[in-house]
Amino acid sequence: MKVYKALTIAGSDSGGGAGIQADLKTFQELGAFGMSVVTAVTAQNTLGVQGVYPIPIAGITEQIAAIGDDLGTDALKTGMLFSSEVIDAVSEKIDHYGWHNVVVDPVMVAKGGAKLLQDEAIRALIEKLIPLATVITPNIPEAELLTNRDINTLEERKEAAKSIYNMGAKTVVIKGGHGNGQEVVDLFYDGEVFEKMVSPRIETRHTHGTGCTFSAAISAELAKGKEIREAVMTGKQFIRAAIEKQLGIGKGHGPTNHWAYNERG
Ligand SMILES: Nc1ncnc2c1ncn2[C@@H]1O[C@H](COP(=O)(O)OP(=O)(O)OP(=O)(O)O)[C@@H](O)[C@H]1O
Ligand SMILES: Cc1ncc(CO)c(N)n1
Repeated sequence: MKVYKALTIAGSDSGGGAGIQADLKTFQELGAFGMSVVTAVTAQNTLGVQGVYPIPIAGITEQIAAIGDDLGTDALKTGMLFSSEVIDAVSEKIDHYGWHNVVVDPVMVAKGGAKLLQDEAIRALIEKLIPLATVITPNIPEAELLTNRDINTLEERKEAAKSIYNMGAKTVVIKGGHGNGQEVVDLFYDGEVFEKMVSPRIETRHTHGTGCTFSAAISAELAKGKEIREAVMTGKQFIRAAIEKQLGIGKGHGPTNHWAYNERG
């Protein structure tokens, strides 16, 4: 049996809906062997983030080396990286091991407003990590911070996608979960064509970890050798099912349902 390996370099969410926990559940459901590098531990649940405890840089680089020197990986995603020092170290290691199929989810702020990336780290993201990205998946506020401009119209979103593409990412997907209207539009751009990936907006407050799950699904598909566009389409189907059949747990913004895509829950 061919084993497809996928790695997540991200923060831990004790509540299990986002971060490392969401990524590993998604990898498992999509048939990839999941591995993880924890960059920070968060005390977090459906009500918000109560604490952030960054892992020292050596602890992060040793975890990456443990994987790079032994198992290797077919794809990886990055999530919460927290500081420019972590971004520098992670980018250097990705380069060192020559890892391909890199999905960058430029996590900046949790839905409740807690900071998951320090302001000054945006520069490191642009200079070090984005040039290594096969796919980058900013939401609209993240795309605004990366490009330093407001995004209100589709035209402005296209301009932002071009500008992020010009920072060195091979493919840009600007997610539309934060918009409003009947439809959710994710804008896909590969340097040649723009494609609007449209799905009905599901009315729910249970959207904790949607971005993590979406980028993890793309990574699992890339690990299995799927083309980028196809991987993104599957990511969208995976997150749609997970939101539609949300679990209804927790007192606040609940997690999505990682079993739903395979119709197991
Ligand atoms: N209400 C919704 N209905 C349908 N699809 C949604 C909804 N909200 C988000 N999505 C989809 O989920 C994916 C993630 O988008 P979103 O913009 O929510 O990411 P995010 O803000 O990075 O998430 P988070 O930071 O909470 O993990 C996208 O593919 C988006 O289309
Ligand atoms: C650990 C972690 N990573 C990412 C997000 C963004 O949803 C979150 N809330 N927590």
